[in-house]
Amino acid sequence: MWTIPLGISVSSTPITSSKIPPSNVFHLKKSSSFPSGVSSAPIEFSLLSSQPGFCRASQVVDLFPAVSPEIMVREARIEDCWGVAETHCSTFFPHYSFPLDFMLRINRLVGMLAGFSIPSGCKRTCLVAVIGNSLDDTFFFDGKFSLNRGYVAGILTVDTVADFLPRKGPLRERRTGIAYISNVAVREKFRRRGIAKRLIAKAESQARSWGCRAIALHCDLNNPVATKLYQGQGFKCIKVPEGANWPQPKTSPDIKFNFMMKLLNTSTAS
Ligand SMILES: CC(=O)SCCNC(=O)CCNC(=O)[C@H](O)C(C)(C)COP(=O)(O)OP(=O)(O)OC[C@H]1O[C@@H](n2cnc3c(N)ncnc32)[C@H](O)[C@@H]1OP(=O)(O)O
Repeated sequence: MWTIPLGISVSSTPITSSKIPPSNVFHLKKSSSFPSGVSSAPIEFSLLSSQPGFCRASQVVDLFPAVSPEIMVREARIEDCWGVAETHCSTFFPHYSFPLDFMLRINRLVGMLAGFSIPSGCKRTCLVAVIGNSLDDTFFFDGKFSLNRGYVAGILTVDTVADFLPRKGPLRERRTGIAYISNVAVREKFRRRGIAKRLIAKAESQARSWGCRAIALHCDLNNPVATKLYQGQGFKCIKVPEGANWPQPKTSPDIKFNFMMKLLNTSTAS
């Protein structure tokens, strides 16, 4: 049986990529690993914080940059936890049945709420594609929580932790300037609507805002759909040098990965 490691931390680190004043934001962070086929990476949630009163309209607009009238891609918030767990489990563990599927979701949920610290100076965020979450559907309470009636249809994690990138130098330092994508999943009934493309585009702009010059990922060699998706978005397969011991996502040993990378055009940073 697979186990999913969980961890907890609540930090007051401000969201640097958001236009919300840092004092208005705090983070819940978590870490987890995929049991098979997909790379492991933690998820981070941001939550509107304790400033009294309702959000100003300009803050709301910054928080919810509409990608289309129906589908919005944004950073995950606390109220998205269940939707993220559900999307993750229904995508990567579709054959689990009750009670295992339910326990797995609870496990993921607890993991997300728990959080997990990331190395100092690193960034990580979970992006969600939400359907039916227009401003009309979102109610704010005291500027802290929103009642989000949107439906999480897709997820993606992007970070600068570089756990799965080759270390550099004799001191084996973490690589900087390269963002890493993982945990990409779109619910089955919402596939082929461009959701994954939008999540990737948002991850790229997030990476640029972190000052990254490239973005990388591992993709299962036997996942032609995902490979086509990434190639279509400009990712190239990188040949790992013969004999090199590059880190790989911690999954089943049978799974072979393509390491894929894309250079980011930093002049279009947003
Ligand atoms: C780094 C990682 O996380 S790797 C793990 C990737 N995740 C998975 O494999 C989980 C299971 N699969 C999924 O969740 C989805 O099928 C995803 C994430 C791979 C694709 O999500 P979607 O939202 O359906 O992709 P989207 O609609 O944006 O399609 C983008 C491109 O991917 C390719 N693609 C997507 N689905 C298919 C398909 N069924 N057959 C062939 N090509 C496909 C196409 O090139 C498509 O571009 P096009 O529509 O212009 O032809």
